[in-house]
Amino acid sequence: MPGLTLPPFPDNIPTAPLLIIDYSLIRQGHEGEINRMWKAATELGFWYLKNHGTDAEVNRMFDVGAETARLPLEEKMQYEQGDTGASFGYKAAGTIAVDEKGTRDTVEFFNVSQDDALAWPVPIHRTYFPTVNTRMESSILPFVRKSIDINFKLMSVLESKLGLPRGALTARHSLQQRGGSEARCIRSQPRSDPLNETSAAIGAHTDFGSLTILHNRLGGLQVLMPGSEKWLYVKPLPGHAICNVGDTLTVFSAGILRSNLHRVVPPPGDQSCLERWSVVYFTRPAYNVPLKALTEESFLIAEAASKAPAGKYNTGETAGEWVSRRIKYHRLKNRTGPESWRANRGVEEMQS
Ligand SMILES: O=C(O)CCC(=O)C(=O)O
Ligand SMILES: [Fe+2]
Repeated sequence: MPGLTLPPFPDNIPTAPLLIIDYSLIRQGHEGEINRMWKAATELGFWYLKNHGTDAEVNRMFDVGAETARLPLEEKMQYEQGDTGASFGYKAAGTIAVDEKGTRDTVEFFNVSQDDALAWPVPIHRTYFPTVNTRMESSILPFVRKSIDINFKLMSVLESKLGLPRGALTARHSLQQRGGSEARCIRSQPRSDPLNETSAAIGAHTDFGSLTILHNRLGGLQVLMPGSEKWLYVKPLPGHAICNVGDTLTVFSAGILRSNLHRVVPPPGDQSCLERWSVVYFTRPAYNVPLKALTEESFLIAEAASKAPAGKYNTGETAGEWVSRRIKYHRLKNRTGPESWRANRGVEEMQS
């Protein structure tokens, strides 16, 4: 797909009104832009990011994705993530649920751990496909480093707006501690079935970690508009990343930051006959970080927590346990019934 001229996203369907945030202004500490990002992070939880400076790295990641997807399935399966709740490695299509009924997903993806990339060639969590190994230094590591820089910058901005001491969020994502941060390449095969409840390629979910940066070329991503039943497409804009808040920031901030439900359905209009690719970076807290609202470090968060039902934002889990549980109960091999779907849920039930 990279390099191809793509059929346009249809101009006659409603799309989600994501704010466009200029990363170069955020870096300069531009107050107006920081306030716009705060609005996006607290109201919809999704925004476009322009001037992120990672176009070349993202293009190379699309290439790694395509090279890896072309490997024979038997070879890819040697790097499967397994059923214990581990994230890193390969996920074959049809192995996770997209809904409570246990309908199979239709995407394949692989995840490369931030810890493995940064420590390369020493494996911290696991080993990867030859296509990843040969590209680790030239393509994956530069993408990982730039994505970390962006997410840490965005987190430090949010940290300050939340009234947290400097480093309160970023230290919980320390690169020195093991954690679940990862780069992901996703492929969705074209499908002929119409859009309906059961045709999600990736079911409605909130992201498990703190911040996600998403790069895609074709439509298909949809967000559930807050306070409504309406799913709207997020139109991909060339050169713009899509950023979103994940569950762990919602918990740390006692719900001030919004981790919004989203899903992936077949691309709209003429795009539906094409393979769809996404390149994603997930920044997640270190495994050992307790997942609860940071009430002792911010008056704003303490106030938000005091208005919520007692204990709502004290999960009783570490960030590692949270992510692992959610992955484990998404997997159809671990499914016993609708209760497995409920066991894989995150903050979506905590928000209105
Ligand atoms: O492919 C996309 O556009 C979104 C993927 C996504 O939501 C995820 O991997 O968590
Ligand atoms: Fe997601």
